[in-house]
Amino acid sequence: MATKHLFLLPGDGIGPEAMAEVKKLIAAMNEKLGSDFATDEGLVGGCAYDAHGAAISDADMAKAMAADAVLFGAVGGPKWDAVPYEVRPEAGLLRLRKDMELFANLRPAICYPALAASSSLKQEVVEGLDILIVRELTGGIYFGEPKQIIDLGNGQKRGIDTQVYDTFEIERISGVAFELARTRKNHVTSMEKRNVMKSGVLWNEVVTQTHKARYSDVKLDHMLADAGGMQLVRWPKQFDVIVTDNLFGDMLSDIAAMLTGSIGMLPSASLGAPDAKTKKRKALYEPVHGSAPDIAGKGIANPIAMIASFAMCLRYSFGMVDEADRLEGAIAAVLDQGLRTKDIFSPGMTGVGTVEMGDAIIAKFLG
Ligand SMILES: NC(=O)C1=CN([C@@H]2O[C@H](COP(=O)(O)OP(=O)(O)OC[C@H]3O[C@@H](n4cnc5c(N)ncnc54)[C@H](O)[C@@H]3O)[C@@H](O)[C@H]2O)C=CC1
Ligand SMILES: CC(C)CC(=O)C(=O)O
Ligand SMILES: [Mg+2]
Repeated sequence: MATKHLFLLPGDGIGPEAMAEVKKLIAAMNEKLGSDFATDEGLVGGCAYDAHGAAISDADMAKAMAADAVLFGAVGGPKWDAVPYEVRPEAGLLRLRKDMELFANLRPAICYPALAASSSLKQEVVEGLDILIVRELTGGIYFGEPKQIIDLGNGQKRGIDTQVYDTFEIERISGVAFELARTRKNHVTSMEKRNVMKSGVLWNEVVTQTHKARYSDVKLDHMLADAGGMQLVRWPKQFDVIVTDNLFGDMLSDIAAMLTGSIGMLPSASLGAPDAKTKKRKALYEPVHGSAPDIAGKGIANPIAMIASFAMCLRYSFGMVDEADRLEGAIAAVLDQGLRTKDIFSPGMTGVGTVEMGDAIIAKFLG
């Protein structure tokens, strides 16, 4: 069995607290299940800026490129509010996504049965929810040029970001969405704003063509992204797979987080294209949440998004489907037992901290 090389980037705020639970899990899998994970660890975000003056060093970037998979915690925080824009903590994550060409960001929003009553939405709206947001991750307004603030010389400034999408980018992300839909309920909803954006017109055209050419067996709907946000909170169970651009995907997945009870529940996988020879994909797994400065250091962060991101790593990078299923099952079982971190707590449940939640999931997973 070949050693599986994981590169860990815990980052800032609650990132290291959540990652500590995954580190325990990896050690337990090596010790108790005979898994062969080798881990190395680097700095990203504000902590990397403090150490090297950059949001990720070239050496750590090279390690991320060489690893079988990267596990990422979270970056950012008020401590770095004043650092230059180019080296702000978030730039480290954006560089990882761009340089590793991780164009496909899979963000599943699943409402565990035990949490159906904890959502801010009515129980019947979220009960049994299982949707997947497929977000384009290396294009759009996050990366388009020009991106600048210019001085207009009349006491005014102009801030510019540019939304850019080429045909191949829309084609490949919609292909991922259609392929995944075939393994689920066979239904894709594409979201853009073709009523006001040229890139939205192209997005709609290319998704339609890709569907017609290769995926006509999959049901396809189109929805304007603002209406999509509304429908996500009105009746989210109408969706199966949502495919959308970088910015809309970022916002819609934060909205979807609340359908599951908390943003502390949402994992994600960021995948590249399969290598032509080895068929291996570059991959990074990270929770959808940020560094949560308001609760960092208190031991109360929910580690489930990070642990579930590792389950996605087992599934997508290593084909360890059985282990991934069992880990997700362990999360559900611990929630069924009534264990709750503060973000998902409700009366009558057992309040626990980050470490207790991690320990309980690991114990359940190991059986
Ligand atoms: N992937 C990443 O590293 C991301 C980083 N950020 C950065 O994180 C920093 C904070 O951003 P915010 O907008 O506050 O978003 P956030 O996701 O960090 O926090 C939003 C709210 O959710 C809560 N929360 C988040 N994760 C939680 C968890 N695991 N358990 C319990 N509660 C949790 C926080 O306490 C906060 O009240 C910023 O610097 C931002 O740029 C934001 C999003 C993603
Ligand atoms: C670069 C990140 C901080 C942007 C974000 O919020 C996300 O990707 O979820
Ligand atoms: Mg976000």
